[in-house]
Amino acid sequence: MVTAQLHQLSVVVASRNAVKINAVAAALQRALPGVTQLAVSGADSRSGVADQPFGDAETLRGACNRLLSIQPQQQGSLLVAIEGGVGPVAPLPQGVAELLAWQPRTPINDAPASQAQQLECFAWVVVQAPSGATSHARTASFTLPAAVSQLVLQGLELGDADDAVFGRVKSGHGSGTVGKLTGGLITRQSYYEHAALLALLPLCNPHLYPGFDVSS
Ligand SMILES: O=P(O)(O)OP(=O)(O)OP(=O)(O)OC[C@H]1O[C@@H](n2cnc3c(O)ncnc32)[C@H](O)[C@@H]1O
Repeated sequence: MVTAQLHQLSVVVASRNAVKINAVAAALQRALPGVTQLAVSGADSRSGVADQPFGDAETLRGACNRLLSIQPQQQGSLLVAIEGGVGPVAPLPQGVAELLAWQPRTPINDAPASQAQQLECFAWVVVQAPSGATSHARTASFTLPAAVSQLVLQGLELGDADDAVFGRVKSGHGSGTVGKLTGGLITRQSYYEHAALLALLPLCNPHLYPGFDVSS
């Protein structure tokens, strides 16, 4: 990776959630170690989508809307938005599914057939350079436990479903669902950090991604 000759960088994250702000700051510190004056702050933003986005399209739109909502006040800064989402677990291809005896429609407790699906968790990260050039990347995804999926399908946000199932408070501001399930090996912050770093790749390789040179 070739890093830009950057020493000073102002970054605004479209959220007040410390998990998101810290994930972006950690990704920048690793991706651009030459930046000695790094200012990362959070800003109020509006996603313009449901509090719990469902599917890639709505989740990515939420991240883009958050970024657009802070854009007018933050000229000259690098902008980053993260939106957490859930969606149906991708079905295995025909043929393979039978070989693995996979049961895609295993009902979650007594959920109606239309809701008999397992959900996965993921997030989208969108970055915009001061020039206006944008980049986006998705986190990895993981299957939610059936008990959590069921509550989300009933209308709860993932954070609230997680709190109810695991007996926690504001888990979305702590280690998150991924932190609980991995026993702290991957926290919500480190989970977002990887995707943030991937979304920042154009900034680290501006000679390969026109429009991302923020060193001048
Ligand atoms: O302050 P903002 O930026 O809105 O932060 P948020 O955590 O509410 O942000 P999202 O809109 O990105 O997340 C949508 C919902 O999913 C929840 N969520 C997403 N990932 C989570 C995780 O790993 N653990 C717990 N809750 C999570 C989150 O708490 C929200 O209820």
